[in-house]
Amino acid sequence: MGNAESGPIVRNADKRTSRREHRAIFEAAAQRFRLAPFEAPERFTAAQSRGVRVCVRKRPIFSHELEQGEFDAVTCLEPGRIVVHDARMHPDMVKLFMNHHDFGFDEAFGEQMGNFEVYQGTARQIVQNALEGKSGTVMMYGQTGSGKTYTMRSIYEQAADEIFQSPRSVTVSFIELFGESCFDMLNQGVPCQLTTAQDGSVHPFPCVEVEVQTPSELLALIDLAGRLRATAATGVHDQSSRSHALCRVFVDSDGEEGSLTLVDLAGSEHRIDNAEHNAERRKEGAKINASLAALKECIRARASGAKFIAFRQNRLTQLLRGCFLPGGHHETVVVATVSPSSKDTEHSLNTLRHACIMDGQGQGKQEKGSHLGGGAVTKETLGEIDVTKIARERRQKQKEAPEPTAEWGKPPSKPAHQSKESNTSRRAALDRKYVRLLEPSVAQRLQDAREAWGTAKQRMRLARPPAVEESQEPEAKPEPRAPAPEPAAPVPAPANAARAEAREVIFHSVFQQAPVEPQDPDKDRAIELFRTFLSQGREGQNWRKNDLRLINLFVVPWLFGEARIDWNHPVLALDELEQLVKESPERLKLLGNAKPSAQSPKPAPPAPPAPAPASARPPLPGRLRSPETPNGAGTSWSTPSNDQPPLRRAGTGDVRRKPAEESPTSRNARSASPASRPPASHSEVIRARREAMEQARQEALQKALAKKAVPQSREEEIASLEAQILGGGGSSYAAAGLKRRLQSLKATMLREEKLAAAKAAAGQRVASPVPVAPRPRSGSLSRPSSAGAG
Ligand SMILES: Nc1ncnc2c1ncn2[C@@H]1O[C@H](COP(=O)(O)OP(=O)(O)OP(=O)(O)O)[C@@H](O)[C@H]1O
Repeated sequence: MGNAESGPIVRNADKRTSRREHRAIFEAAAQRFRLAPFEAPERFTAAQSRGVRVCVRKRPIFSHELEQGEFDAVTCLEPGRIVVHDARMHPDMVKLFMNHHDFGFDEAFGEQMGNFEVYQGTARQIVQNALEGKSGTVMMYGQTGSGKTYTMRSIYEQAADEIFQSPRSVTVSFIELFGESCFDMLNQGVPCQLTTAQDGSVHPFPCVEVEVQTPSELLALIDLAGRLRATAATGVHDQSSRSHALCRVFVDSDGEEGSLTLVDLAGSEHRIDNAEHNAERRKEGAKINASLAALKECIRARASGAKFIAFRQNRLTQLLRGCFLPGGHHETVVVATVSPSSKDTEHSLNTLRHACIMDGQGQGKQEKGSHLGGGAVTKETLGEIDVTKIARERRQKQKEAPEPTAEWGKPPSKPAHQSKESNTSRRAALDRKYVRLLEPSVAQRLQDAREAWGTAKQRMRLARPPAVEESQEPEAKPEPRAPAPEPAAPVPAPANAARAEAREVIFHSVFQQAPVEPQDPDKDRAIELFRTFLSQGREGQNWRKNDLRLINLFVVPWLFGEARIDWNHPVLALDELEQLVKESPERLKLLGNAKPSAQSPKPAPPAPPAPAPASARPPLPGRLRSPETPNGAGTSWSTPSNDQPPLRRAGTGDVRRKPAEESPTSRNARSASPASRPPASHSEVIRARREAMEQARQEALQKALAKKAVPQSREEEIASLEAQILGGGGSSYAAAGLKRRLQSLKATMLREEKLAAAKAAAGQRVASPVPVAPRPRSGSLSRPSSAGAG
């Protein structure tokens, strides 16, 4: 294969090189097509029922790409037609031809189309739906460097303007998915957990969600989060997004919550582009591609009307579950971005083929071979090149070229992008820098949200009833592919009030005092697990994260109010649970009222004991508590109203003020004296957890070391090893290990003996460090022949 870089004409050049070498011929063919396009192949028409709108956008070709010898290999023709001109050379390296790949989508935006047109044709409908209390998703998909972030940025701006055309209650959260981890970008990029709600949807919880009042506030927070996003220099461009960014905007409209999810996916990668990447970048790339594959598969399954959609296989698909639900309650638009550069032809084809799959246009595989199919291909032959002439020119060029200077001995220079560092390690500093630039009122709201342990709205979402209720109330849905209607004033639907009421009931049952909803198997299971814990202790069973998560979600809030256990770390969680039970045994009486659904068939839940007024409750055990108000009353954990003071995590306060006397390792000390406990921010709690884990690790290590340090002389060890070898038993591997250890001990002894003898011979009196006892000789193990020298 030839070199992909430009240089003298070579035989057996790769595709990219031959495209550059014969650029004039290929470019002329593409130009001819633009002037007189072939007739469009039969378009895919059954678009109405698929529920996913797929649009494409081509970015302009950059001048540096033209200077490098590339040409524009993509043509957008309305309506929704996009053609990729794949310039090829026959294997005989003489004949040239061009495959014109013709694709049809809902919209195809060429380079001449501005951000306004793109917004109108893609996101506007979804934004309108959100304003009417529905939910929708816009996602950017495509090769790295093809314009996803550029397009998404313009959508943020235009959506912000549209949302605030009339005054509304709007909140925003911004998370990043990096591999399998989720990070809260409005909270310095700290990790956050994903929690499954009652209706099966998955939400980050607790997660910073900030109220915004103007478009500029919304954009400022999105900007802050975007700056912290994991970017790295790649082979394609310097600030490539290495993570998926999910911006969620929640809009209140007449008691119904609409949501708008804007997803800027990480760029898909090609082997050629990551050829110079280090191991870390390649691993990132593999994870990115895996999550994109999972996403495509789910969208394809939805588009093809599959009954089962495997959305649990990846964090990304879990978070975007709404997009795959049948029934059209959640509208989704995918914008596939493509680069026009001839060097990216394979990438662009790949993106468009995958977009076809997402659009439900067939199953993807070509009839012959394992490559993805999609699009209609028209082959155009472009004649033959004059090999003799080219060879002559090449020789001439080589003659004229200056002698290459000797570069021997110099290490090959590192690709520029490898020396650039990822920004993930600098997040806290970046956050401090950019928070300072925010308006004081927004900064204050952000700070308050960071100190709260989730919001009442987030708890409401987690307690949202399953979709059965929705299916009983079929709503008139707009046609998925209909042009964007004029914004209509939202009419409060009578169903909304009923739904809100149902949510309220469930919210109280989960987060306030009611013991269980009899029909919920999760709650039953949580209570059952907790009973096992009480009766058999931590050894009662092998505790899995999910068991502890259920206890954390259903039992702990009910019995212990504001306390939470760290279910992500089972050992810590069990410690915390033990502590909670030990400190408040009287609260376990409430458990007597809870009956599993099998025993209490109908929703006549036993009247839960009225919760004691917050001020009368005993102080909460555990490290997570509500902050004490000056008069001693704790803030209610489960207050759903927004008028209430923000819900706070245990002992949270102003994170910027870290009291000097606080010891970071004082988790236990804190729980021992809650009143004197200083405020702790989210990051401090995480740090304290890490320290507790580290301490536990150290203790375990000390224990293990103490066990190992059994005093045993070398002779005793040799005797014991010989006895074990003679005794047989154990595997052959174990026996080989014993023999090796025995040989090494004997060899050491021999060395020491020789040394002592040599010193004695030299007339020195050397006290042997280890008293040398007569060595027991084993019949089975012969000594090395040199042993006789001792
Ligand atoms: N339609 C467009 N018009 C003008 N410039 C564009 C357009 N699309 C993208 N660009 C420019 O191309 C470059 C790469 O775009 P962008 O960062 O949006 O790519 P990306 O697909 O998000 O890449 P990655 O996935 O690696 O983050 C940027 O400099 C951007 O300004």
